[in-house]
Amino acid sequence: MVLADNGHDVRLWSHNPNQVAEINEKRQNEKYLPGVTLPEAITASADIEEAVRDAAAVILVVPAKATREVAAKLAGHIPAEAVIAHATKGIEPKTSKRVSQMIEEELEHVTHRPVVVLSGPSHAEEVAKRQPTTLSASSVEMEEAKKVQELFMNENFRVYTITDMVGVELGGSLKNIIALGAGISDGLGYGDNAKAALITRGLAEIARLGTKLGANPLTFIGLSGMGDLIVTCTSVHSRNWRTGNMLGKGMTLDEALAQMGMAVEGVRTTEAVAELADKAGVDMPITKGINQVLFHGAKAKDIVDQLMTRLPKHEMDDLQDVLNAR
Ligand SMILES: NC(=O)c1ccc[n+]([C@@H]2O[C@H](COP(=O)([O-])OP(=O)(O)OC[C@H]3O[C@@H](n4cnc5c(N)ncnc54)[C@H](O)[C@@H]3O)[C@@H](O)[C@H]2O)c1
Ligand SMILES: O=P(O)(O)OC[C@H](O)CO
Repeated sequence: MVLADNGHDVRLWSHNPNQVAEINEKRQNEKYLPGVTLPEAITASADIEEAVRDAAAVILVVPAKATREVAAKLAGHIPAEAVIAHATKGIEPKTSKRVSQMIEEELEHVTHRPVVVLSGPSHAEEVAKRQPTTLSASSVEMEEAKKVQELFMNENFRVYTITDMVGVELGGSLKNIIALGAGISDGLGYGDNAKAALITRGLAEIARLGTKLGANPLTFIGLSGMGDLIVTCTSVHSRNWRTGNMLGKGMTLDEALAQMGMAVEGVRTTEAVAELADKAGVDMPITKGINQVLFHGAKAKDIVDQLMTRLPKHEMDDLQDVLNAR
C-alpha cells in the first residue's frame, strides 16, 4: 500500500489462488488485513514469473521458514537490475543464518546484488491506516539502502538508512522472543514493572549476542532495536505478544498457535537463538527461560522465579561486555 501510494505499480505474488482472486476481484485481503480496501495499483498473481517480470524491485515478506523455498522459486526470474529487499524477521534454526543470508545463498547463482532489509516498529494494521510509521532500510551497500528509502518514503512512512545489516536483522528478529516473554508476563498477571524489566534486560541480552556477532551496539537503541522491541512488547497487534499472553494464561503452545493462525516468528527464533547463544558463549537467561517454557514443559511462573533469584549482579556488567566486544 505504501508503494502504491507512492505511485508505483505493485504486483503481489501469493501461493494461495483464493487470496489472489480476493485481492484482484474484491480489493480485500480479509484474513490478514480485514476492513482495508487495497489501492487499484496493487494486483496479485499466483504465477511468480509473471509477478516479478521486469520488476524494478523485488521484496520478500513471507515467514522466515518459507524464505528459502520462495527465494529458490524466484531464482531465474529476478531481473538482473532489480533491487532485492526483505521485511522478514527470523533466524534459521541449526544454521543460525539471518534472512538476508538465506536469500543471498538461494540467489547466489543468479545475482550477487546485496540484499536490503526494511525493519522497525511497523504493524501492518497501522501502516494500512496510513498512521505515522518509521523504519530503517539497511544494506552493506548504502546505495542499495537509499534506493529502498526512496521507494518507500512518504509523509506517513519515514525511512532511515543504516549499513549495520547484522544489527538491524538481529534486533528485528530477537525482539520477538522478548515480546513472547512480555505476553507471558502479562498473561501471568504481572504488571508494568515486570514488562519494563523484560524490555530493558531483554535489550541487554540482544545487544550482548549482537555485538559478539559483529553488530554495532548503537544499532540496538535505534528503530530496529529498541523501537521494534517497544512496539512488539506493548501492542495489541503483536502476534508474538498475543501468543505469549495465551501461554501466560495457561494455553499450550499448539493451542495458542492454532488460535493465532498467522506467523509467530518468535517461537522458531527462540529455538534458534537459544542454540546460537550456546555456540557463541553468550549469557541469555531470558531467551533460555522462554525456550524452556516453549519447548521443554517449564512453567512460566517457575522461570520468572529463577530469573529473579539469580546471583546479584552489577547492572552495567553487560554494557561493558558490549563495549568491549567492539
Ligand atoms: N504483520 C506485520 O505487521 C509485520 C511487520 C513487519 C514485519 N513482519 C514480518 O513479515 C513476515 C511475514 O509476516 P506476516 O505478518 O505477513 O505473516 P502472515 O502469517 O500474516 O502472512 C504470511 C503470508 O505468507 C504466506 N506464506 C506462508 N507460507 C508460505 C510459503 N511456504 N510460500 C509462500 N507463501 C507463504 C501466507 O499464505 C501469507 O499470505 C514475518 O517475518 C513478520 O515478522 C510482519
Ligand atoms: O506482530 P508481530 O509480533 O509479528 O510483530 C510484527 C512486527 O515485527 C512489528 O514491527
